[in-house]
Amino acid sequence: MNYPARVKIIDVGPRDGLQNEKQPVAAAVKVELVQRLQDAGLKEIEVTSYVSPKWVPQMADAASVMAGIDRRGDVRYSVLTPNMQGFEAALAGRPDEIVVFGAASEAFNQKNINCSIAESMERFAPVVRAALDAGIAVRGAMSCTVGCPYEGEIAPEKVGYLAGLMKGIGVQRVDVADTIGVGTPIKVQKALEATLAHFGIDQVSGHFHDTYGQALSNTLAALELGVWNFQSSVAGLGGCPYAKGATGNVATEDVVYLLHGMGIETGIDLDKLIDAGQFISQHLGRPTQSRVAKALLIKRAG
Ligand SMILES: CC(C)(COP(=O)([O-])OP(=O)([O-])OC[C@H]1O[C@@H](n2cnc3c(N)ncnc32)[C@H](O)[C@@H]1OP(=O)([O-])[O-])[C@@H](O)C(=O)NCCC(=O)NCCSC(=O)C[C@@](C)(O)CC(=O)[O-]
Repeated sequence: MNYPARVKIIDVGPRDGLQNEKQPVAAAVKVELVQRLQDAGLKEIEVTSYVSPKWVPQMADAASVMAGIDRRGDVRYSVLTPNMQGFEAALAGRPDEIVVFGAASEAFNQKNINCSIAESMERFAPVVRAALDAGIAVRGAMSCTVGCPYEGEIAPEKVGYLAGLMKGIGVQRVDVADTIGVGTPIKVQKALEATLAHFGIDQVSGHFHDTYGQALSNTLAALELGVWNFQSSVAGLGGCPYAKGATGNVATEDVVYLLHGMGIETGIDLDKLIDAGQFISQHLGRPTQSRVAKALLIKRAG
């Protein structure tokens, strides 16, 4: 099997990981988390989202977080913008990339962003145009590409349909998300293949939640197809506010351990990443969800 020699990881912990926290996390803590992630070698970080504070109160400090980070030229900072209102608010923070986000499931799309898939494309299209005109890159996140909390199993055709719509409005690359972590390798490969009918291999990333403990297997399945971009959350933070019971993203530490063990380069320092995970886990007052971090912390303690 020929696996990619190098993988790029987008850590989505500051956004996807923290958005569901009930207690407010101070902007300064989020800023320090971003700092620690870039110190660990992450070159792409999903920082925050410009969404309604009534829907996702934890992201209400998006502007302060973006203003507070110590930016590096070699790091790409992305933010979620579901509509023109979010995009216009995001501009002051100078994101390198904006993310529009839809779902392969009609019901989830409605719950998450309060409109149908077709309506979401009408909202996204001007956002995508404005971003590209401003020299900002555009990613499309596709939720529920394997299963949906409301509709159950999702057919790959629905994923292909959404990917085609994203491509049609000018989105440059897309995330294939298993939002509720129900996917298994063959199903995930089918969702990825349906997406690859519209986007090149360099433009497709895997975004796997670990609710059923399948995320690393699904990562391997994606690597087998040649996918080399992945999203994960430091310390396995997260859960989606509109997917009850869904746990966090696969932990970045676990993905890095898998990749390094396979001889795949990431540019990430696992020890520093574990420290970043400890920083945020201690702040949240609960242990890391990363199995690798737990094991290596015990080893460190001697
Ligand atoms: C999309 C909307 C805004 C539509 O919400 P809406 O109610 O349909 O919007 P609206 O245009 O009718 O406006 C209603 C109110 O929202 C305000 N509003 C409108 N837009 C914005 C904005 N951008 N920023 C701030 N405020 C906004 C607007 O100003 C107004 O305020 P009011 O007059 O009532 O005070 C809403 O449904 C929303 O914010 N949803 C939250 C979606 C979200 O953040 N979900 C979690 C992220 S997606 C995810 O986690 C999945 C992913 C990406 O990780 C991949 C995976 O694993 O699946």
